[in-house]
Amino acid sequence: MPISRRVQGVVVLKIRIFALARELGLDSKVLLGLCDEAGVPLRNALATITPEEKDQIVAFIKNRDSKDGPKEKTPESLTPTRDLNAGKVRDIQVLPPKVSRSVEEPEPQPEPEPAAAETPDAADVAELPEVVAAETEATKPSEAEEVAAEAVASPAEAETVEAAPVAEEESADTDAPEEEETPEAAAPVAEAEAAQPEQAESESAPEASSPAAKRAPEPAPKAPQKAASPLQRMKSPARREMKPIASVKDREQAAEPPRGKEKPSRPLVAAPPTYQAPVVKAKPKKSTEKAMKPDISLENIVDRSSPLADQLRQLKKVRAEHEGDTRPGQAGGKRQGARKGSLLKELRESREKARSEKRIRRKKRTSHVDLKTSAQIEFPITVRNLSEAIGRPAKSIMGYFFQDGKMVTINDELGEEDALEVAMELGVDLEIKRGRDIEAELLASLDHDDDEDTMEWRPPIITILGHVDHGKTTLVDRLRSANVAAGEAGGITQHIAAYQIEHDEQALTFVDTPGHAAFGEMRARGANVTDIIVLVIAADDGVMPQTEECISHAKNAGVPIIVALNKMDLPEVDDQKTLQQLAQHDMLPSEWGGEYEVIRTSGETGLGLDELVETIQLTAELHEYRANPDRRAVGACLEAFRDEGRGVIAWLIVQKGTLKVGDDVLCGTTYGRIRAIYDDQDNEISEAGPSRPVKVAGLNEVPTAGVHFFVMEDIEEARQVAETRLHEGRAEVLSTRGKPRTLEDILSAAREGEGMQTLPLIVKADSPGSLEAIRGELGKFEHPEVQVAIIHQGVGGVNESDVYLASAADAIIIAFHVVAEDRAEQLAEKEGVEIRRYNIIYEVTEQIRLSLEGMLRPEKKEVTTGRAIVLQTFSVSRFGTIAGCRVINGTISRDNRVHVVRDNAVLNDYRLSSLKREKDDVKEVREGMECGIRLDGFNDVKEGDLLEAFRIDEIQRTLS
Ligand SMILES: Nc1nc2c(ncn2[C@@H]2O[C@H](COP(=O)(O)OP(=O)(O)OP(=O)(O)O)[C@@H](O)[C@H]2O)c(=O)[nH]1
Repeated sequence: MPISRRVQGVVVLKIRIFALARELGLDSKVLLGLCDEAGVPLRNALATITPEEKDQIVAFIKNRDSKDGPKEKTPESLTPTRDLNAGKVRDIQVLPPKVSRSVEEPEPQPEPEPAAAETPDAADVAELPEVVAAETEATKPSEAEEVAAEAVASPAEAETVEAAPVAEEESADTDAPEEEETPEAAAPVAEAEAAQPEQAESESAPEASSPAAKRAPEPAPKAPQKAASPLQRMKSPARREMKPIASVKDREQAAEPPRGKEKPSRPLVAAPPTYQAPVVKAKPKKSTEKAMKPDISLENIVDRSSPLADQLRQLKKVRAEHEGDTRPGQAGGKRQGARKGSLLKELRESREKARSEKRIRRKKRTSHVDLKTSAQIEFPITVRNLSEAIGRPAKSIMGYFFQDGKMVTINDELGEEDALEVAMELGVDLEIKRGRDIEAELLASLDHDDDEDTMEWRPPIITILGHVDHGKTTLVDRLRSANVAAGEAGGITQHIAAYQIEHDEQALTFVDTPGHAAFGEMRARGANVTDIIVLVIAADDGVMPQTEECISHAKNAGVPIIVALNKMDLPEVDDQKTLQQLAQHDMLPSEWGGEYEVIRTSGETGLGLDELVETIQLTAELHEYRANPDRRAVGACLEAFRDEGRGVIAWLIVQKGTLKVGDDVLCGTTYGRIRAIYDDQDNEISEAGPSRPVKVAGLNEVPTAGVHFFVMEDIEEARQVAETRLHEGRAEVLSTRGKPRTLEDILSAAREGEGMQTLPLIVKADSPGSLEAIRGELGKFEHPEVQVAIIHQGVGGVNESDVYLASAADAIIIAFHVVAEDRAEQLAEKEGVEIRRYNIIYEVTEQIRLSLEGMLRPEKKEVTTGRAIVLQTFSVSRFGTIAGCRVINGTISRDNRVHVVRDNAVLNDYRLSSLKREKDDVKEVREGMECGIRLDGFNDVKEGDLLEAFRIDEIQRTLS
């Protein structure tokens, strides 16, 4: 770097030796030596010299070289390209390893060969003094080797040999005469190549063989063709690049050693390589034809209302939007980019939202949830319904039953008890809500007592019972001043009939039955419409078998009985004999001190009828028969038939309320809207109050005699109930609901009952003696809690009356040495009445004894099964306190109860809510094992408490 010094107002540039050495291509030390020889002694390479001194040194070197002989160089060759005296010394140019292509190349190629790009800069090469290169090669073979090694190591650079001749040839053409004047310049190079064959392909030889190029007077105008860009220069390593100027042919020729001082011919320059553009495979043009689409798309196939169709529509919409934004064009491209970004954003947001929802769901699943402790459920109860109602998994319910050896599926129906039990096991207090039970409501309407304020007097309903032809119908005819009996076929009553009479401005309702069986039938069906029974006994016949049955029915009905001792107009009747017979049947006449009024009557003459009516009225007054007329009517169907002109006619008797035309009526399994109402005289009336017998028209079918009728909310409700009954094959639920029929039913009911329990029996035997023997044996059973009640006994087979009576009285029938009539047997099966047949009295008494013992409530006794000590307690918020125990003796079962013993005092006893081993529910834990026990209703269990498990055994008692 030149520095300046001001001398006498003139700026004198100082030149440093190392800069001059670099400029001359000499080593600084060599130059120092030369400086000494030239008379300019210097200390070191940092020393400076003046331009004059420089000129002196350069002149010395020139003269010295001239003296050396053929290697003398022209002063021009040592002259810097710029005037050093101008005060500015140019740095030695450092060639970049790679040079950009000339702008004058024929055609810019898309991807030029790397070798072409490595073409050395001709201008830089031209600026290099040839002598410097020669000196360098001659004095520093090691550097030449190094450069050669780099050339070999870098094939790309080596290939510059082929590219360089382009500039060389041009230079050679221009400067050919000068080139011939300096042929010796190639000799050292040739020698160097001969000495080091491996460097033959390096740049050194060609560079040395092209001095003309470097001495070109005006190389600059041509240099730009190969000029490297400033950037490339900056990136270039500070390394001297030797310019290749020989082609392969030159090198081949140069391989032959030069001979003597032959005039060198014009340097052979290889023809420039013909650039061959790389074959670029033509990219297949995109077909402009649209792809074939199927004629039928998924959208056309799927159901438009299906979820899949919705998905497809949304997908189509998104695609349409996307395609709309991806149309060609800059604006479209921007829109596409924006839309793409928007879609990505939406996608990210939707994914984040989905993840968030998933987290929330997971959190909900895993977070603590307060389980239900109470729940309600309606019938039908299935495992699934129960699971949903109590908020417990269905598998827990199924698991509970599985432990009991019962396999249930999720759709299986559970009984009420099972549902309550499993719910309790799972810690839920289950309440079973029953849907509207219309039948129960109807039953309640029959039994319901209306408010006293609404109650009004009503006529008594009197039922006439008695043996056939004892004059019942004649009696009623006489009372109502009609002659019904004359109109009956054969004089025998075929149907129940009801009439109302007026006596002393008071109405009386009489029900005439074709026999006591019909009465029993009505009672068996629950239609207990009778207030007072008039037992008609013909004085000339006295008490007959059917009379006895009527007495049993009458007594069992529990209503007042008035005896009409009829046909007293007949001569030679013995009324005392009849009174005595009555007394024998536990019907002691009032005139004998008993409670039964016996009125002597004659249907033929009217004897005693007033007294009979007065007695009935007096009895009615004593019992105060009342009813609420202002309510929907209920009552009983006494009889029904199909009338040719009026259709279905039902003979009804109103018990409560008022029946009106237009009412919607349910009667057994029939229903209908009341079209017309007729009184007992067949007069059409609009309504009928309590105790009034009427005939009605309007029912859809002929109802069964003896069933109840109800006025319903509407015809639809009546229809539904009627059809339900018909579907379930029952005439009327009310008559049989909850009534025990078999002996087991009776015994079970008796065990659950309170106070004295009675076993009702009907005994039919082959003879009065047998009856007496059986009665005597059964009378021996005496116990403060149970007793036998023979509600009817008789000689002969079991008949329908017996079955009806047994049905009405919840009794069983003992048939001793007799059988049941066919119709009775069928009826018994239909009514569910049990008929037990015996041939030995001992068997009868033994059976009755066992039955009575079965009615006794069993004795209950606690039996201790095991004990467990509480080792530790755990409090769980959901369940309460769990006692960690060890069974110290016996076993503890899941169905045990336990006494909690603390400090030798029994606190109380509790059932087990759960019994677990580890985490598993178990049915039993044996001695020495540890378990977890949770007590139902007791959370105050403490460490050290003793849990004494026990079961309750029931011990059957005996009459003795
Ligand atoms: N002498 C006399 N005969 C009577 C009397 N009452 C009824 N009779 C006659 O007894 C017969 C039977 O009379 P009903 O009134 O049909 O007798 P019932 O009990 O109704 O007969 P069923 O309808 O078959 O149960 C008829 O021939 C009557 O004339 C009476 O008080 N005195």
